[in-house]
Amino acid sequence: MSDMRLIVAGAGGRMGRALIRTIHDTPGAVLAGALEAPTSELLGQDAGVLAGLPENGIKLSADLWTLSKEADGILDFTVPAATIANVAIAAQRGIVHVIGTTGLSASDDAVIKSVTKQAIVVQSGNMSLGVNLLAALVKRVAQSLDDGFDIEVLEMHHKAKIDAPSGTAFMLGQAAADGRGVSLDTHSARGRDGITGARKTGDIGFASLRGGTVAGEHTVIFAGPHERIELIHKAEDRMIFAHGALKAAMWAHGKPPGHYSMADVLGLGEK
Ligand SMILES: NC(=O)C1=CN([C@@H]2O[C@H](COP(=O)(O)OP(=O)(O)OC[C@H]3O[C@@H](n4cnc5c(N)ncnc54)[C@H](OP(=O)(O)O)[C@@H]3O)[C@@H](O)[C@H]2O)C=CC1
Ligand SMILES: O=C(O)C1=N[C@H](C(=O)O)C[C@H](O)C1
Repeated sequence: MSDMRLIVAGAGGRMGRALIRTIHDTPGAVLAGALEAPTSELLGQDAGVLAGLPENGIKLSADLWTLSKEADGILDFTVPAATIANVAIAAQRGIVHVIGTTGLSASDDAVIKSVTKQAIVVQSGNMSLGVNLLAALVKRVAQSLDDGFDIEVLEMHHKAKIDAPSGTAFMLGQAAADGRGVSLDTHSARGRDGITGARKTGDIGFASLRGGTVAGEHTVIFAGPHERIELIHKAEDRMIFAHGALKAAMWAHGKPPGHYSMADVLGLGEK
């Protein structure tokens, strides 16, 4: 198969630059375009230079329709409004759309699902191997314990992160809810502050910390009577997410339309 031609959306962002470096280092992948916001001061700059690589002649552009004419996929780590705009174009072009953007609303997710009859989407709040394995472990532990064990999801990220709780925290909360056989929508407790009353039995709690340069840390706590189990993942470098995203794109290349997860990519699905 010829090289997979990939567009990086949010090319000037933290993940965008990591993705450009990862594509540069990966045989079988080639950077076909670099997308940025129409308001970005980086438009016209060289994507290679921005990512700390030699000049590669790919200039940052805000025109996905034109860029995607010569592409096989788009790696999208941006903001919800941009991702939703990109979904329609990727679907029309029939190219792979890897979505890492978090902070999407339920209606954003419905839009994404609605295009997957004709679009090839891989979406995950966390593209790392470790977190996807952790999610499988959380589900397994939640299946084994009853609601005498209180489940809390704690996350910490760098101070520039704009959404909370993290996409990963929701993913882990969902895994816990699946393990328990309950709906996360009706069994979650978020943003405790003030006289909250006692903890409701069966709730899955979320708490977020922000500071410094933390790439991403997640702890799922199962707190029972006189004992506690904690499952922890610590991302030491955001390159783990970039490697996962590129793996997802190359895995999805040539797959039938559908809505895929990193568990599909990594073969961690139900056995
Ligand atoms: N699923 C996963 O594994 C991971 C997900 N993420 C998620 O990815 C997202 C991005 O994270 P991060 O890179 O740290 O954030 P950044 O803010 O560093 O990057 C986002 C980039 O998207 C750009 N952007 C905004 N609007 C558009 C648009 N319309 N078209 C193209 N680009 C646009 C921003 O430009 P400007 O600054 O000019 O607005 C910015 O350069 C977040 O939602 C984060 O949670 C992050 C890491 C891993
Ligand atoms: O914004 C980040 O940085 C990250 N976002 C994702 C999330 O919201 O979970 C994944 C990772 O934790 C880093």
